[in-house]
Amino acid sequence: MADSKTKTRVAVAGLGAIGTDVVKALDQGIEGLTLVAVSANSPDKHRGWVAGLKSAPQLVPIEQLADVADIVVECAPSKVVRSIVAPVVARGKTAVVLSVGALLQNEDLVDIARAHGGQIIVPTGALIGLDAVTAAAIGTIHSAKLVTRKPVAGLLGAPHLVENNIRIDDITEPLRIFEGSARDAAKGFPANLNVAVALSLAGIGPDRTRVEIWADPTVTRNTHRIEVDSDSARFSMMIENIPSENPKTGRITALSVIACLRKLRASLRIGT
Ligand SMILES: NC(=O)C1=CN([C@@H]2O[C@H](COP(=O)(O)OP(=O)(O)OC[C@H]3O[C@@H](n4cnc5c(N)ncnc54)[C@H](O)[C@@H]3O)[C@@H](O)[C@H]2O)C=CC1
Ligand SMILES: O=C([O-])CC(=O)C(=O)O
Repeated sequence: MADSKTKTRVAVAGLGAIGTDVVKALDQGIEGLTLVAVSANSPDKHRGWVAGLKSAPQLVPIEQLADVADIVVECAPSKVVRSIVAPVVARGKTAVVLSVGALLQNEDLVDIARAHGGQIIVPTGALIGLDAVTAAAIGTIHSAKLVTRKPVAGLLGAPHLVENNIRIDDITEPLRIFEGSARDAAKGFPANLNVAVALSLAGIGPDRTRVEIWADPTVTRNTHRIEVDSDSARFSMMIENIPSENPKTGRITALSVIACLRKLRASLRIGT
């Protein structure tokens, strides 16, 4: 096991549904990693909880995370992604990005990472099968589609619903509320369709990846089905996520980040 001098320093930005679980896992110990800092929107609210962690991370503003960590895990709202990720990749470090939709409005972050030897990692998150999609994309993917069904509570307040005056509060049957490209899905549902953007970045891009979104009062889980047709394989997969304390976010998302962090320095690494 590496000693503290050779451990990779990790920071977590955002202490909500995902960030809190990721911090707990890092605090309990992940091979080769050490938790050095966290950021919260209301630091005073979290000071006591952070002080109780055995790794004793610093509580600092997002702009300072790149100074103290080698890897910064973004678990914050999409509007602050740029402030978190840009300083990290500009210093040749690694950013793990959860608010994947924001990458479409900030495509130059990838250029900044490339220019400085940094890296942006997008975990599979709430989705399934990105290992197969990235493998198929080495060949030719003919089509990729995502069909998302969410309970009403997981969709309320989405800009697409507000702008188009679509009411879903009292629906009694499944209602298709969006059909279009992953790019447009990310604009209309920024807190819901990170998975669409992740699928598109793994495969054939945000304009060719098709998305359907259903508000479904008959489901209790955030359900995502992907359908891919390529010159190496045809596959369809579905995941039914149990919502976390944030109804927009599946519980498995934080676990996916923890699995991703474990893989960074693990002696045995499974999957692409
Ligand atoms: N890639 C994927 O598969 C998934 C991505 N997500 C995305 O991940 C992100 C985090 O999701 P959740 O943890 O569920 O959200 P959340 O709303 O539970 O937590 C976000 C936290 O960030 C904090 N925050 C806001 N501004 C901040 C600032 N300037 N500095 C530090 N902290 C700040 C908030 O106070 C809140 O505690 C969201 O953008 C969400 O859309 C969510 C689920 C799946
Ligand atoms: O299903 C989830 O947990 C969240 C989701 O759709 C997303 O953020 O893309």
